[in-house]
Amino acid sequence: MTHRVFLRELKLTDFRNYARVSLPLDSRHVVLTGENGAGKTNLMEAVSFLSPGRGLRRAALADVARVGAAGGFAVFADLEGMEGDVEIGTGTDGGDDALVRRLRINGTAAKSVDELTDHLRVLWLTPAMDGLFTGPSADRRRFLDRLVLSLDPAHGRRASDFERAMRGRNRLLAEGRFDPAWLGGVERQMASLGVAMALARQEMLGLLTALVDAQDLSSAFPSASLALSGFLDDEIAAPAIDLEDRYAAILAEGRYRDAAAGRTLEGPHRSDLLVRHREKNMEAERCSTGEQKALLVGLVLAHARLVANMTGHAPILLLDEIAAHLDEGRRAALFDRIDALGGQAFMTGTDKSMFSALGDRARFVTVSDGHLNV
Ligand SMILES: Nc1ncnc2c1ncn2[C@@H]1O[C@H](COP(=O)(O)OP(=O)(O)OP(=O)(O)O)[C@@H](O)[C@H]1O
Repeated sequence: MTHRVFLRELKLTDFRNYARVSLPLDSRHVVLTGENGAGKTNLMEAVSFLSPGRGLRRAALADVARVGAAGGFAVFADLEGMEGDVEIGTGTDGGDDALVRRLRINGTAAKSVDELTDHLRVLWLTPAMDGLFTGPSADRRRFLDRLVLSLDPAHGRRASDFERAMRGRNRLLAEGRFDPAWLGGVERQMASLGVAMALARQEMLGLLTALVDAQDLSSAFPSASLALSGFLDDEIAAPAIDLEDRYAAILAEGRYRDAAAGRTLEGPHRSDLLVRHREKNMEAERCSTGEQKALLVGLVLAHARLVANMTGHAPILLLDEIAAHLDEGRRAALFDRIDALGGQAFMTGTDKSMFSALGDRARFVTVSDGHLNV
């Protein structure tokens, strides 16, 4: 590990319920406390905009600008990044450009939001993810894809290209255009992209599993066994070219069935992430609420460790309402684990005493109605 990546200053303009605030920081963790609706999650969301994508709320950009503000919003951060000092500014302009996210790195317009990953990685865990194991498989796919994306920025492009090709195939089938040459071409494209997606997901699970294997299993956070199901399950270890042929054949055989269903029934868009509580040998969805939370925290921490190992720098962690479901022992264990990671973590809660075990390892900030009290 070369040096700690941390935010030195964060400035927000017309971001959610903040008109204009500036938060000076140092390399310590940051604990944000305040009443419900004060703006704690909003501040974390602002930090999440220092990574590619739609941030931790997956919000539409138009919803982010402060209600009543004339223009767009801005998030500005001065940080000790992976390549040293860097200034990042992102946000939207008002009017017709309210839906375009702008990004400047050291004052120069960036070509792509992916450039952010040269400077920092941001990972988060929010209460919206609490139902991950019991909710729809689409949420687990998105979760897994986000893990993949954090180490392999090309994964996003693969997934969107696959979606586009699949929509093309669905359209051809809906219009009854069973021209084998045309359909075959689209299906070949889907096969190559779809198999690449499945292999990237599989690789991420392999890396995480190796990490979990190497960890202390007596830790406060249970280890998970992870598996993918629903797409090329038994065949996935075969060479990629064979998998592509197999998937292309599945698609060709399924044309009439898929035309009747109105969608493509087999593919990486149908796979699911299966999570089991290792020690209990039980499906995560059958575990208690607290156990599920602990499993999820364990997964996010393992992922953070993986990112730290692969990039040489610990990611910035955003842990929203993290203390809520954890008992005192687990909270203390969590603080020790994030310390051991060696990065900066932002944590929120309504009750400051939940974080007292952090002592002077953290900077405590009180949030009240869009104002910050450091
Ligand atoms: N675009 C916006 N403009 C102005 N205010 C907004 C905007 N979007 C959200 N808000 C306000 O921000 C507040 C919510 O802030 P936030 O979610 O950060 O609260 P919190 O401190 O995390 O609260 P809780 O403890 O309830 O989770 C709400 O009062 C909401 O109405």
